[in-house]
This record gives sequence, C-alpha cells and structure tokens, in this order.
Amino acid sequence: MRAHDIPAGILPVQRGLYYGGAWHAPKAGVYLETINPSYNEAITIAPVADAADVDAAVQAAHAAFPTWAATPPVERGRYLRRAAAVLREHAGPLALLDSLNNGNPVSALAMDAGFAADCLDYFAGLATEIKGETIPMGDGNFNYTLQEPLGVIARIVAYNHPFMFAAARLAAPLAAGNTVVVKSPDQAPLSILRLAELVGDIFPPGVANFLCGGRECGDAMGKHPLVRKITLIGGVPTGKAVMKTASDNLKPVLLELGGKNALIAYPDADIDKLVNGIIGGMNFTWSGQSCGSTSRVFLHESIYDHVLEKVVELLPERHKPGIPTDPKTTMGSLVSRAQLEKVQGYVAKGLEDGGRLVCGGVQPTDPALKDGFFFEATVFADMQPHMRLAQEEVFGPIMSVFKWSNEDTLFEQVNGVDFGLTGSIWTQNLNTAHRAAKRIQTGYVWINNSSQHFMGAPFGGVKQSGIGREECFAELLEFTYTKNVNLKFS
Ligand SMILES: NC(=O)C1=CN([C@@H]2O[C@H](COP(=O)(O)OP(=O)(O)OC[C@H]3O[C@@H](n4cnc5c(N)ncnc54)[C@H](O)[C@@H]3O)[C@@H](O)[C@H]2O)C=CC1
Ligand SMILES: O=Cc1ccc(S(=O)(=O)O)cc1
Repeated sequence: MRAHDIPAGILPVQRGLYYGGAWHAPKAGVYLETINPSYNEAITIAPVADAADVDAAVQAAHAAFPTWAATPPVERGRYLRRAAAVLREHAGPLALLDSLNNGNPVSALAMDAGFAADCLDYFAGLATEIKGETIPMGDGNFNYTLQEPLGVIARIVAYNHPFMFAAARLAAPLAAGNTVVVKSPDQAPLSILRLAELVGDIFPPGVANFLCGGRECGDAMGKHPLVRKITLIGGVPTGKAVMKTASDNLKPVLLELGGKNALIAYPDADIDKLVNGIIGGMNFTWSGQSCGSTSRVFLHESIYDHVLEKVVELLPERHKPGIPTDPKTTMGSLVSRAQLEKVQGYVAKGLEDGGRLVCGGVQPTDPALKDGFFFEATVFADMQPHMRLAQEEVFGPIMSVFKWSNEDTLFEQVNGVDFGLTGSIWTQNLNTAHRAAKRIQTGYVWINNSSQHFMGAPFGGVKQSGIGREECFAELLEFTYTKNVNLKFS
C-alpha cells in the first residue's frame, strides 16, 4: 500500500509527544520523516524528543505517581482493562499501521494488539496479588513486608513489534502502582502516537506517557534522576549502554536483548513436524526479526540430508517476500536499508567463512519489490561453530544449519555463544527431551515447538540475552521493592 492509498483512520492524527495528559510539540521543534520500508517512501513525519522533552515527561509522571500509587489495586486494574478493550476494538487498523511502518506482513501483526490487550488484562487481574509476607517474631513484635511501587519507570522498545511492545509493557508497572514513560522505536514511531490517542486519556494525567525519539531520547530517559528503573527491549550493545547509564545512577534494569538461539533435532524427531518447526521457529514471516528466532539448527547426522532437503524445498514457497500490507503475504521487508545491508553483510561473511548457501541469499527480483528492503529467506548449510554467522545475531532471515553426532559436543556448540534466550528441542523420547532441556543454557525452552509465547510463562534470557523476566508474575515484582516493617507492641 503506497502512502497515498492509506485509508482514513489508519494514521495517527497527532504528531506530538503525549505526557501529563496532553499533547506537546517537541521543545526543539524536531520532526523526522518516517518511511514505509517496503517502498522506501516517506509516510509522514513524527516528533523527535530530546532531553528537555524527556525531563518534562518524567516530571509529569513523577507528579502523577503518589496518587496512582495510592489508587486501590482493583481500580488500577479497571483502568488497564478499559485500555485492553480499546486495543481489541482497533486491532486490525493497528496491525496495518505497524505493517506500513516496519515492513512486517499485516497478517503476522494481526495478533499484536490482542497480545498487548491480554497482557493488560493479565496484569490487571494480578494487581491484587502483589502481597507481602509476615515474619515470625518473638513476643512483642509484629514483622511484615510490603511490596511498594518504585516510581517513574522508563520503557524503551524495539522495532519488530512496535505497538505490541509499547502497549504490553505498560501493563506490569502500571498494575504495580508505578507511572510510565514509554519510548517508541526510532524506525517505527507511528503506532505509539496512535496508542497515545487511543488510551492516553483513559488514565489519569501523567500515569501513561508516550515519547517518540531515538538514542538521545533513550539515553536521557536512563539518566534522568527521577526515573527509578530503566527497561529495554533491544540489542546487546544498547543493553550495555543502558546498563552503564544505569550504573552511574545506581538504577535497576530489566533487559530483554538479543538471541542466537538453537534448535536441536534428535534422530527420532517427527520429521514433518520438525520441518514445520524449523521454518516457523526462524520467524521468516517477520524476516527473522525476532529475538526468539531459532537461527541455529542442529540436525543429527542421521536425518541431516533429508531434513535439509525438505526445508530448502518448502521454504521459498512458504515465505516468499511480498508487499506486507497484502493480507496473503507471508514474508515482508526488513525495517530499513541499514538492516538490509547488515543481512547482506552476513551472507558475505557466511560465504567467506566457508558456509554453503543452499537457499536465498539475495534480494527478490520481483519488480513490485524493487524499491523496498526485501531479502529472500536464506539458509546456510554445513556451518561450523567458529563462523561469524554461527556466533553473531543477524536479526534477519538467515538460518544456519549444523550437523551433529555426539551429544556432549552438541551442547558445547549449542551453549558456546554469548547469548542464552530461547532453545527448541525435537524428539519423541521424554528422557531425551528433559535431558536436553536441562543441558541447554537459555531462559526459554520449547519441546517439539518453537516461536510461541505463553502468557504467564516467564520470558527472558541468560548471559548477554538479558536480565529479568517478562510476561509473567515476576515482571510485576520487577516494578516493586520490598519494605520491611517491624511493629513493637507497647
Ligand atoms: N529479548 C527480547 O524480548 C527482544 C529483543 N529484541 C532485540 O532488539 C534488537 C533489534 O531491535 P533494535 O530496535 O534494532 O535494537 P536497538 O538496540 O538498536 O534499539 C532498541 C531501542 O533502544 C533505543 N536506544 C538506542 N541506543 C540507546 C541508548 N544508548 N540508550 C537508551 N536507548 C537507546 C532505540 O532508540 C530503540 O528504541 C535485536 O538485538 C533483538 O534481538 C527484540 C525484540 C524482543
Ligand atoms: O506473543 C508475543 C510475542 C511474540 C513475539 C515476540 S518476539 O518477536 O520474540 O520479540 C515477543 C512477544
């Protein structure tokens, strides 16, 4: 869909920053064009917040905090549920808006507003469960704990699910009694403007605040003395930058970072399901732009040739790049020229390092896609662990396939990366499955499944994949501190 064909009601009307219950122009007056990456054409402009805007938004959130923290949890939950209902009503147009701005297929984004709404409902229900404990004392003392909200929470999100991340990640801190300033991804800012239009005034002024901006804005959020916790969904280098800023100010962090996730196939795997799991796990539908993508596939030598052949046969027809806003499209474009060039660079590195390119590796030749940042679903076979493509996150549609024979060597290779986010194990033997689940060093493990998230199940990584857990009760507690109270009877 070209810019001039966008139906009425899809784009946000506002082009400002939303904080303190009102829209504000960015103080320095900076606006940037934001593009549709499938045509490399401007859609419209979006505001760019700087440190002065961050300060104003954080001050507004800080001012709103005492009243929101004192609002009964059941009532806070009611606000969240109201927001959830609005998101569900607008799920279709919101998916189209993100598709226009980040290049993912509209069909693949269709669930995003629903997932965010589920998150809001889930944490609304848990608001009354933020309980303390009593500690047994000797005579004369009563000792108990309270879980208190922290204050202003800064949430910085990535571009692969701009709306879902911005909306879903409001839920836990708000339910726990904090106020929030959330920043859109630089590449796809439009849906956060729409989010602010839809839910901003559901909440009391200053409770939920929405900024558009890039690194300068994110950095200022982390540095602001009134921000009590900084959270990021983003890459490892950004995670390190955020953590450095946080350490200068002694702030806690919650980091959901990258992955170089392994899928392990044992000889007894159900082959048809495995092939679907390999293709699905790589999230080609989002051009591989998912932190959870199983981009390293370890096939046992006894099934290697057969499974590889099936993947290479099925993949190009299942995920052929197409215009993202066409409902039939199953693979869109990358988000930007920079991301496309990164992917092309990794194809070159894969070839230089001795990988065997067996699928894709190029931009599609379809003239309808000539201006966009499309790249074909790509598979490298005969990969070795030392290769750069075997170690580094691409965040693009490149899958690396390895052959294994010895289980100890397999796990040395699987765990021999700096990341530890997800893993996927394929076998029909329960003992094998649980042994492998125990040996893999990641925060999230699928057995005979891949890609799926489950509300209530802790999502997050170990090693450089992150710190903390989301989408679960622990996320709620991330936004509280424990206060111990001792009463001495007189
Ligand atoms: N573990 C998880 O749940 C997820 C992780 N990701 C990761 O995100 C990355 C891709 O997303 P990108 O947007 O390219 O990541 P990125 O790290 O470049 O940017 C993420 C966000 O951080 C902001 N930012 C950049 N520099 C900053 C700084 N110095 N201080 C504060 N904020 C700063 C950006 O403006 C953006 O909003 C991948 O590595 C991917 O694995 C993506 C989705 C989910
Ligand atoms: O369903 C929720 C969900 C789906 C995907 C991702 S990501 O692509 O792995 O970031 C996150 C949450």
